[in-house]
Amino acid sequence: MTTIQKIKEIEDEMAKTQKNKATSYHLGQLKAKIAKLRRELISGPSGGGGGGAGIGFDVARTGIASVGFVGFPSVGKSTLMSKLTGTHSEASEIDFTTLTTVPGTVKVHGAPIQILDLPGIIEGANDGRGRGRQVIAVARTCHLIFIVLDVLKPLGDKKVIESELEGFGIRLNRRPPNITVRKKEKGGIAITNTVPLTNIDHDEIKAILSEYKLSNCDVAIREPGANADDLVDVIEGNRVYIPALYVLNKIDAISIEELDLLYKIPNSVPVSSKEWMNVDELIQKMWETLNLVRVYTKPRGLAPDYSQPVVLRRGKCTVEDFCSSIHKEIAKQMKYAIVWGASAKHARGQKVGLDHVLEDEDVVHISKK
Ligand SMILES: Nc1nc2c(ncn2[C@@H]2O[C@H](COP(=O)(O)OP(=O)(O)OP(=O)(O)O)[C@@H](O)[C@H]2O)c(=O)[nH]1
Ligand SMILES: [K+]
Ligand SMILES: [Mg+2]
Repeated sequence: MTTIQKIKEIEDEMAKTQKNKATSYHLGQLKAKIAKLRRELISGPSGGGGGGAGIGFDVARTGIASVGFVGFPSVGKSTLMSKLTGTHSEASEIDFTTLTTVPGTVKVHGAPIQILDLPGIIEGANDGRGRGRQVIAVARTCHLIFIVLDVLKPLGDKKVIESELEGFGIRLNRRPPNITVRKKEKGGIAITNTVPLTNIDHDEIKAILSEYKLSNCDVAIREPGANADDLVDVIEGNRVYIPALYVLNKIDAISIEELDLLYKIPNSVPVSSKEWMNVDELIQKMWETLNLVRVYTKPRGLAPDYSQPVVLRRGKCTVEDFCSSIHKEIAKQMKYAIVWGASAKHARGQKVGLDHVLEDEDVVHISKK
């Protein structure tokens, strides 16, 4: 039996099993078994080793962040990418027009952002159908995923794409669950929770731990509504948490009334790539979701240079990161920095060191030794 068939068999068994007190141990075991099989798929020969992308599909990363386009064939990914970036990516009414990753760049508020147009995927993509696994492996390495949907059939497609990405260890618009599993030498299993356990019980937790041969460990659950999948995610550990925007394309083909309904999909932006409708809102949402930090340099005795921000990513935006992104020697030469803006304590500027965390639109002067 292939891995896919094994997964299918367990999924069928789970679908037949009613969830209740008597079955929760068994269901926990099955969940963990599926996760272990899926791991084989992710790290398998054409899966590209979890983080990396399939051969021929990854491209050199440029810019401060990359955005990957994922969607069914012919939803308009290449049309959108070409118009956004000015880089030509072949578009046509024929499915699977795009055969590999096509990179382009769009500059937003002075920040170069890499856009990756990808081949279309279909149901079963992460099981190796078509080039799906290579496509999803590239998506795994992006800072933001655009799930591009055709407005004429958005909901069904949305579900399929989400489950393909989920199956490959990608978690969309979520943060890692607040659960810790600490292994120890002896003492058996101790479960503590700071929130009520509404979607998982002790039997299920024990079944999952046993499936992973974790017989001595402390489990602490602090995530409201945590379930078996969350626990499995924490134990597996190779999950990636990526924001996603749902791009509802081809709105030129529907009525205003139909459009009103579509706005109810969270994190969605309706656009027409072909007619360039509402693409500005998409760019703005992209910018907000990427959550980048622009820092302006102020040379001694001169006004800040607002034309060329140094762009950093949230979580990697200390004064030291700022220095390194200009030149690797600068941090060593720095005596102190003066910061103006949201991260500074006072309006007249604050003297700070290398570990100071900067905010969007701060102004920084580096004083050298
Ligand atoms: N009406 C309408 N048609 C569009 C729009 N965007 C793209 N199309 C058309 O949809 C078809 C598919 O566009 P592509 O850009 O090739 O789609 P794709 O998602 O890149 O397709 P694959 O690379 O094959 O996966 C083309 O005929 C486009 O002209 C749009 O906003 N409105
Ligand atoms: K196409
Ligand atoms: Mg295309």
